[in-house]
Amino acid sequence: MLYAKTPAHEKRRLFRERLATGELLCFPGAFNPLSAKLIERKGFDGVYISGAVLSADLGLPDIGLTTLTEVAQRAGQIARVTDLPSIVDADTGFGEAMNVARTVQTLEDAGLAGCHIEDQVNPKRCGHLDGKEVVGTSTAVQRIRSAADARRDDNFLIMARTDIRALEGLDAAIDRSKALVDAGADAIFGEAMRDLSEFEQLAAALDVPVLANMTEFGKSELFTVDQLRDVGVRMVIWPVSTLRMAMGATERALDTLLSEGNLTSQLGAMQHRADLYDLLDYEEYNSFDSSIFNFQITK
Ligand SMILES: C[C@](O)(C(=O)O)[C@H](CC(=O)O)C(=O)O
Ligand SMILES: [Mg+2]
Repeated sequence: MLYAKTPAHEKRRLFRERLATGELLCFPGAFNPLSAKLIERKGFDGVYISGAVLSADLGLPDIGLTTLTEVAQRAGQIARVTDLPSIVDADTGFGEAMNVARTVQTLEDAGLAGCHIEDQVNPKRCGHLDGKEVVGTSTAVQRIRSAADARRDDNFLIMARTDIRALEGLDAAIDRSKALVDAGADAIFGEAMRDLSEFEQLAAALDVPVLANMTEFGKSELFTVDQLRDVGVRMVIWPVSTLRMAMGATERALDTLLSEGNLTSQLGAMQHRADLYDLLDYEEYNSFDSSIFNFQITK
């Protein structure tokens, strides 16, 4: 009831333990706290909180307009309702080294299990669009070193994301990733890898877990969990998928409302009131209420 029972430091410890087993961990994106509860209910390993979704939710494109305060607040709202570890997209860290340090501490305080910080220039772009640029290795390394030094819980995962593949190719992505690991990155997010063999080569070149981004309509093919596991990927995200599905369904419902005048034909596509209440633990709130109201003071 209310919030998840597992404290943030414990979620981080358990997450690190799971990651160390070498299994592939699956993190669908949550577009709000409620969808994070559904991701947990379905048995996934963790919750991903996407910058693209956070911006879209505010009616904005994903071009670095959101602030640390907005991201930390929303990510905290999502993280606190689930016992799963939540990883948030911290874009470029909201500034350079000193800002990145503050970003990490703020996200730790918000209850996140980790974040990723990328090497794009400010203002950043979606990693699957053309026209993005990256900073030089020394700036990228400073961001990660600063992030790793700033955390107070060693289990808070600092993931370095490199966008260099689309600009300079796979070898550059491997070199950049090695430098980021040396700077303290616990995991690597190789953005916009072209095919499975690129994921395989990146994973083989590094001693830390590699993440695959299975975002739709981007530059990477949509590989299955089994395919990614076979090439040594250790974490996978579907960052925007639940929002895309929800928005697709919403659009269809609005069209039906216009054409049919009511939503009777759509009832089967809706989450039932009973399932919503179940996901929200409605029953527990009722018993809480009755235990308070029935409480008797005896003299
Ligand atoms: C992972 C990502 O950074 C995100 O914000 O979710 C985006 C996803 C997308 O725009 O599809 C990305 O840059 O890949
Ligand atoms: Mg992003």
